[in-house]
Amino acid sequence: MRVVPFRFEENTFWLLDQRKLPFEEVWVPCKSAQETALGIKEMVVRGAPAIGVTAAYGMVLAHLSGEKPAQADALLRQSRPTAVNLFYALDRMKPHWGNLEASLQEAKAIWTEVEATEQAISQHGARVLKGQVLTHCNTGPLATGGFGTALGAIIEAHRQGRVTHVWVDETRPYLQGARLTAYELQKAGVPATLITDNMAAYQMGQGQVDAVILGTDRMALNGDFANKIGTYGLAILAQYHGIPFYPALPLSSVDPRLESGTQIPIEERSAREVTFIRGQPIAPEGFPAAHPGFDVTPNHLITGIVTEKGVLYPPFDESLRAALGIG
Ligand SMILES: CSC[C@H]1O[C@H](OP(=O)(O)O)[C@H](O)[C@@H]1O
Repeated sequence: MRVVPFRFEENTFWLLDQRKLPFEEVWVPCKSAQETALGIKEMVVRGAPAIGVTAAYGMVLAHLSGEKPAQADALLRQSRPTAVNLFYALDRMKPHWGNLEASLQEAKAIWTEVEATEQAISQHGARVLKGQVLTHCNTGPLATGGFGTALGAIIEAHRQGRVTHVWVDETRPYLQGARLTAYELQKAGVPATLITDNMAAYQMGQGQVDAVILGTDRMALNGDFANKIGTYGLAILAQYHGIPFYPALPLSSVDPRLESGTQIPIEERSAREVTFIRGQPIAPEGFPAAHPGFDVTPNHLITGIVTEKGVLYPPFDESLRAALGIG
């Protein structure tokens, strides 16, 4: 059964509070762009495509709540910096400022496209997966509002009998893997085992990993990409062990303004998300903690890029441009 992270009802955009999953299913109402921006910033909803859909409906709510579109747009753009889907969605909403009905139709289109592209991503991705697969963070329906990207491919590959087992990185510090990917794979009936992030190398060394597939928050035109912190290390481990390594993404997650990943903004989140787990301290009070939310993986560590137009192979600056239809 597919989990849906949000719904639009009675002029309210309801967010399934992902901070409380898998232990409680709590819905948070958003009635304005301001409330929506806060929901994104505080990761009530998270995941690159899901953030884009949510921002689009935030602009619909701006029209319903009487907020000025320009101010609503600015608030939403400031909510989180790395996932390009948020900016892609807001750019698509801009021509409809002042027109509620057109804004609603565009937001619905953005959500519908997420579902359509992810069916294709899942099919293309399933073809390159087999045996035991390792994944990082959460890239299922909770992260997208559709079928998922990397996790969509994993679930489809299991349905086809290709994937037999999944290693789920817990993904410190926010634990998207332990809390959300485990929750989604359990609902999907896919055999999986939770590991701490520092166990990935061991499992690879034991020959227990046949492929790595994970998500993308922003990709440059040469294939360098930003994803959840820990991705870069997994890419190096996969290359060392000769294991295929695949980022999965809709082409709307490619930033055509960027020639390489050096310019991708990396979100810094609060140290408290590192020094506390579910409100309990795990370090001396006030001890400093770093919390870059993402890292950038260079294109030479990628085996293939799983998109709705197929799996792209090097040279990525050519195959990505061809897939995007740009020179
Ligand atoms: C389907 S891409 C999901 C992508 O977003 C996650 O980040 P966050 O949970 O902080 O929004 C992570 O990077 C995933 O790969």
